[in-house]
Amino acid sequence: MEFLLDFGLFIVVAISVLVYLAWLIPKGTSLPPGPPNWPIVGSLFYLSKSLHRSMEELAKKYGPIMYLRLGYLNYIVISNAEMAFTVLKIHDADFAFRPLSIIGKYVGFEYSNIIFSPYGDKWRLLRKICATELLTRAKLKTFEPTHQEEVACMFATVAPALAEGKPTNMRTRLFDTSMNMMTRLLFGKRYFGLKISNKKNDEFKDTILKQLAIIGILNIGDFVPLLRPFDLQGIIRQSKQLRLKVDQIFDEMIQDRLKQNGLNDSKDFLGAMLSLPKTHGFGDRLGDNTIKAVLNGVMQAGTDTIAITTEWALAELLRHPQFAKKAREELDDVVGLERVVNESDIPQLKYLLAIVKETFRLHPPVPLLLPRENIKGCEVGGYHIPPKTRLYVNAWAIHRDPSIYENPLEFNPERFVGSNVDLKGKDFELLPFGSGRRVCPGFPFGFIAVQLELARFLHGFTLSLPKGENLQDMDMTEVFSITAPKAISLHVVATARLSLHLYEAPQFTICGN
Ligand code: HEM
Repeated sequence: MEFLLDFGLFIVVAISVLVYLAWLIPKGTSLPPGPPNWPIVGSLFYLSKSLHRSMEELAKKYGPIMYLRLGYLNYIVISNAEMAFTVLKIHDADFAFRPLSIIGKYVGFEYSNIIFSPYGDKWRLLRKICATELLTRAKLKTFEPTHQEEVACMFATVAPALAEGKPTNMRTRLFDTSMNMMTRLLFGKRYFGLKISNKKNDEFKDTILKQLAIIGILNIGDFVPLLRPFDLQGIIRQSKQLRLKVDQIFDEMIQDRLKQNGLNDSKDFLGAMLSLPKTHGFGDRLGDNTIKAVLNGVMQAGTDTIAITTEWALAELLRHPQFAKKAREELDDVVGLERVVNESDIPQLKYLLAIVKETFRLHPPVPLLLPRENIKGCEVGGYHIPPKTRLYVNAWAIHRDPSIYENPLEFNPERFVGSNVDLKGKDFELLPFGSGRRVCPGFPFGFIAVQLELARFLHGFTLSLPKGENLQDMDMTEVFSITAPKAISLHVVATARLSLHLYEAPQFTICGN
């Protein structure tokens, strides 16, 4: 009897949930086409872990603007350049919001992090701080020697393996280099590399990596709010733990800086933020939570994107030595063999530029850009888009569109030789940095970093695979977790092309070797 009562109650609750969800599904509107929509889960079963690939497949059937329902959330997915222009240019202001999320709440310091911040005054202020204190042309120019020093440090760490003919794990080297570049830009200090690695620094790196992993997970609690309290994937628990760690790491940095320098040191970004005048209604200075959120957000956004792209470029060039050969010829022509490549050489390296564009095309590090949201309903491409619809722009699919790119699955930098298509977000067939109001503000930094690292490697080394591995079997698949790194990290054996003294870091101690 008791069992029957429980069962009856279960049926009543289940029916109520279904009716509630059916009521939430927009009616009487012309939504874009999309896959079937099942009760509670919506179209969830049509998606795989490789969200970008499954959305690309679905778009082949349902078209360049596609509607998906996941739980109680509406999504549209854009999969060609024309529709990307429509949403990111014509409807830029409509879709300038970011959806609220658990990770944005906790590790985004209640959405104070630029990446997660809703469109509005706070976001405008955060972008302004970045534009005036972090990523100005003048600051990046001053940062040039530091940038070069870091790449030289990477060389110095590869050098011992080079002498012994041992394979080097490029993922680790590139990631540590990106981390150091970002930490030097933000805090004027390097944290990663041989001998300077310690438990605390490793925890810092681990915290950034864990945040990146968790940002990419589709949270069932976001789709079905009734399930949120159960935290089935442990996302709330992990986000809270990460927030504690992030708080601890950045609190310590802020306190150390305040003790050392007072508020007037503005050499690096932390110093600049601590010294910002009493404007913007933030009291004596910017609140600690805002500072921590900005620092954490820039670390999240700037670190693995650069490393992922350089790793993909090196992997493709190993598989296509004819393009590597051409790039080296250009480098030898422009730079010679008596010195290393510097940032000032980059504008002359046109073939290298074509390789970098082709890498961003075939392996966009953020394949779906970052999700956006509209607050008010709008019409896009003749369809009604309800308010609070989440937007994914599938750069991955756009970059592989056969109507734009011949043999789109082939890595072929020649397609960009002499091409004016750029990456700043005005050419909608190539969008690795996004476009519109929420375009990546780190573009100048990220773009030059990838070019410089790649140029140094091509110029400095001949690369081959470790013994026993062959190019035909090389795994070129990616894993998706907001960013899309190579699934298996690249290990290479490097052989020197230049005199050995050029592989020593200029100030050896700074590398912590
Ligand atoms: C290869 C390097 C990089 C790539 C491919 C990349 C890509 C992206 C993409 C696709 C977005 C989302 C744009 C959109 O929603 O339309 C983004 C946002 C962002 N990126 Fe980057 N990024 C890179 C490097 C950097 C660097 C070095 C920094 C900082 C120094 C940075 C800071 C940011 C920030 C703060 C946002 C959020 C902007 C906002 O929401 O207003 N990124 N990035």
